[in-house]
Amino acid sequence: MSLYLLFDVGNTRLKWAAVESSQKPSDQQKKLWAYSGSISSKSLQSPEHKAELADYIAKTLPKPDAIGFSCVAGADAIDNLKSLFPQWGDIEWKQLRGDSSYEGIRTLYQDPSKLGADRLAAVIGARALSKSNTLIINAGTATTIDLLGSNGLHYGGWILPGLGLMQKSLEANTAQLPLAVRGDAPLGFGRSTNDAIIGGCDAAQLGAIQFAIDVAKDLNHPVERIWLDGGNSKVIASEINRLGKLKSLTIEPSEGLVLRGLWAWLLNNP
Ligand SMILES: Nc1ncnc2c1ncn2[C@@H]1O[C@H](COP(=O)(O)OP(=O)(O)O)[C@@H](O)[C@H]1O
Ligand SMILES: CC(C)(COP(=O)(O)O)[C@@H](O)C(=O)NCCC(=O)O
Repeated sequence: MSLYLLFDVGNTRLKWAAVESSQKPSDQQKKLWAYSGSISSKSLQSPEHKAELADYIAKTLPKPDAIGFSCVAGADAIDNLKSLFPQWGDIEWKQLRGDSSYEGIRTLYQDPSKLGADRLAAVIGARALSKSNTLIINAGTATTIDLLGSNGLHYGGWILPGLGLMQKSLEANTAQLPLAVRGDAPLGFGRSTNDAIIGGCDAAQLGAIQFAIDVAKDLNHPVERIWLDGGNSKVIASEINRLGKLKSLTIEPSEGLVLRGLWAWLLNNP
């Protein structure tokens, strides 16, 4: 049995998972990963955190047979990550980039090398799970919304500030707005500053999803499935449910869609 180790280096968090060759990226069961974890991406910059993490990984993870990763957090983050594993110098680190190829998927991005590697990985992960017209939402530092057609074409997508960034930018760039705190605000227009900010940012995220569904329909690729991943996915899923909109579509939370895509890509590029 082989072991594959996967890293998704995001702007806020570094996520990893190890998976055994007895499993397939198309498997949907919950217990997919043999090992998984996440830490703040910033901790890769601190020598103490790095030493701690290296020690933890060395004690818990057996040596993998292959390593795949994507990184949207800059070249230093890659160097810092690799430096955690001096003992695995003989393993090739395979980096998925925006212009990496994957059989059955083609992007319409004008310059695919500029496409976020995590977005391509999530698209590949979604393709492994279903061959229908799919919206892929990664609600992390930024929220990305991508359309993948049943024909395997990535029609492009949108990048908007993630929920946290939206809220923080209001606090940072105004005199009167606080950093809002999510509570149990009633639905509808906010009747306090806090509720107006939380509700407004939620509306921007949900509105973008609704608009993406409309645009996909206009492109004759009506959305059949929606995969939702990222640190803000639970909040967004719960707001969608609370609002009772988008009822005709199942929004499926899919933790680790980027990791799943990396895994599928690694298997395709042994
Ligand atoms: N425990 C947490 N740690 C960090 N961010 C969190 C946490 N819970 C929710 N978040 C939200 O999730 C975002 C990070 O999500 P994630 O999918 O890991 O992003 P990225 O891939 O950009 O690193 C943060 O910007 C924050 O808004
Ligand atoms: C849009 C992103 C910042 C999202 O990063 P994340 O929120 O996952 O950390 C990242 O995918 C990226 O840097 N993309 C490059 C530009 C593009 O995709 O067009």
